[in-house]
Amino acid sequence: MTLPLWVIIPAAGVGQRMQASCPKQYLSLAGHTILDRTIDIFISHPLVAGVLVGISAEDAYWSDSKWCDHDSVHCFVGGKERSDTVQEGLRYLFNLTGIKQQDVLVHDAARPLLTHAALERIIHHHSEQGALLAVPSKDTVKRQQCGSAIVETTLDRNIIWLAQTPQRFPARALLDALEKAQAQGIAVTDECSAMEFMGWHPDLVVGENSNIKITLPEDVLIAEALFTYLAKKNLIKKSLAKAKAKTSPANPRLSNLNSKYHS
Ligand SMILES: Nc1ccn([C@@H]2O[C@H](COP(=O)(O)OP(=O)(O)OP(=O)(O)O)[C@@H](O)[C@H]2O)c(=O)n1
Ligand SMILES: C[C@](O)(CO)[C@H](O)COP(=O)(O)O
Repeated sequence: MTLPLWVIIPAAGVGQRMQASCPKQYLSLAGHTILDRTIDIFISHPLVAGVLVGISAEDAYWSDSKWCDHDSVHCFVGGKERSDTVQEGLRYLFNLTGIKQQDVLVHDAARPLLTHAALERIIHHHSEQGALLAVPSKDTVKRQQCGSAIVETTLDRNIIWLAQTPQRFPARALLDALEKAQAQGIAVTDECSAMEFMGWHPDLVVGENSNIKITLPEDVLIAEALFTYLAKKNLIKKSLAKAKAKTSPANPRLSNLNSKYHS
């Protein structure tokens, strides 16, 4: 049986590589902000218990989000690096629910094109060592010589996967791993790296090439085109779900869960 999962959405980055006038998660994608679209993917899923959104202490945009007053959406202040934001999210979750052993999903705010099918695959994938969406490399991959842009070797692409999110791990073990990696000065750019540091071997669950992380200015154009394609094929929703106020929960399952956690 799959228990409802909490989802942590790190959205506290500044989007330095995007070079926009606001953090990239607040840029528009097909009429809504990237962040609102990302939250929408999870909010009405019956196996999502709630969504925790990590925003920057300097954030000036969250209060305008369609989801800011939603019953099942909680906001917390993130940290300097993505890993700090995820750690804060896990601590917030423990305070809010007391849940520690259960799995959580972590999904970048900057990946608003996650399809329903890919979400289903990770939600229903049970593994003691955790799991992440990833795609096999389409390209020939070179490793450079240390310190110079000269090819050292070509990697065997049959064993190369590109990591995506959502990534799924037991909440307590994930926080331990992130804290330990940080304490030892190991920079981790995803949850899986922290678990690898602890000796875990998470499952690679096949993702989709369309689940891009919007990072560079041209990615916004690519995302618009992908959105049109995915929406036309009904692989992703065109309109956002109706946002309901804090007093009227989105669905009875969530309402029951929330009252259980808060009691
Ligand atoms: N301190 C941080 C840094 C990043 N993120 C989030 O982690 C996700 C993936 O990070 P990335 O794409 O690198 O976003 P930015 O850090 O904003 O981009 P850049 O590295 O170009 O500044 C994004 O949703 C971003 O908002 C976060 O929550 N807290
Ligand atoms: C988690 C991630 O999106 C997996 O591809 C990625 O590692 C985030 O890294 P970034 O350094 O924040 O771009």
